[in-house]
Amino acid sequence: MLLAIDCGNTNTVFSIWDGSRFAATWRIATDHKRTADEYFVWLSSLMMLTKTEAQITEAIISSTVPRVVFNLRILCNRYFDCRPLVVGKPGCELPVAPRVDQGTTVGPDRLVNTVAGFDRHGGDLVVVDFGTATTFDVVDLDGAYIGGVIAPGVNLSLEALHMAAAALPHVDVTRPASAIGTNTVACMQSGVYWGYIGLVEGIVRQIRAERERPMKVIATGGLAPLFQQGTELFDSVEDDLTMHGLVLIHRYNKELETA
Ligand SMILES: Nc1ncnc2c1ncn2[C@@H]1O[C@H](COP(=O)(O)OP(=O)(O)O)[C@@H](O)[C@H]1O
Ligand SMILES: CC(C)(COP(=O)(O)O)[C@@H](O)C(=O)NCCC(=O)O
Ligand SMILES: [K+]
Repeated sequence: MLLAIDCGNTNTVFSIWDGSRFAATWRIATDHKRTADEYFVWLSSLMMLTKTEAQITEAIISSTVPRVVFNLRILCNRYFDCRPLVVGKPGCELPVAPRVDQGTTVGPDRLVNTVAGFDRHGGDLVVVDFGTATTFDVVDLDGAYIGGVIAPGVNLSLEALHMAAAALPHVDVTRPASAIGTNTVACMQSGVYWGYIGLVEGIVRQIRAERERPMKVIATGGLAPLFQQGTELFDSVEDDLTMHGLVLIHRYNKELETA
């Protein structure tokens, strides 16, 4: 079975792919200090507690945090006796190469989202990922990542308000009942929620205008369902998009190996 690991700046998600479906998906806070042994204790406890029978023989990693890859590689080598594919690193091929400025390193999560989005929807696509940062990945007709947008993440924006202004508390993002807030928390939530709706709609409008063609918009990431409630923009919201992309990239590399 395949262990697919999607490490973002906030959370790291582990999924077990049994060849036809995800047998389990577990999430842990990203921490570069976590050792391979710690990951294994956590993973094997969850497997036992949820009675997940899995013989992991292969692994693939996408990580937006370079430092964590070291210990994730050790986890795969030591406990699953395999060498993981690492997206963006030598030995891990993509079906279609990105077309960006020379020397640019595209976030592996964005490459993976591109592959997954293209597989499900074809080209001329925008993938919006509400992660630590909010990213927009533009996928060309042939499935190439051709660039996009990086905006500050939703929680990051709220945190920045709290950090910079003495009288602003820490608040969680939610969809406020109205745009006009009648207390501090409601005002902040409105600013971030409706501000973000405006940001996403405005950026997609601009991308479509630059491309001069219709483009589907797919949303993913922890906060995507919340923002779907405030806009008609998304053709679909898919929380398993990155995991789906990891499975596809793994399969693609296996096929190359045996070809
Ligand atoms: N269901 C949820 N409700 C509220 N916040 C969430 C939820 N899931 C994730 N988040 C928050 O959304 C942000 C992005 O999370 P995530 O998609 O896991 O980011 P990353 O992939 O960058 O690690 C984080 O700040 C996280 O705490
Ligand atoms: C933009 C990101 C920080 C988003 O990461 P995430 O929010 O998923 O943790 C990540 O994709 C990244 O580090 N990108 C490198 C620069 C680029 O993609 O152009
Ligand atoms: K992500």
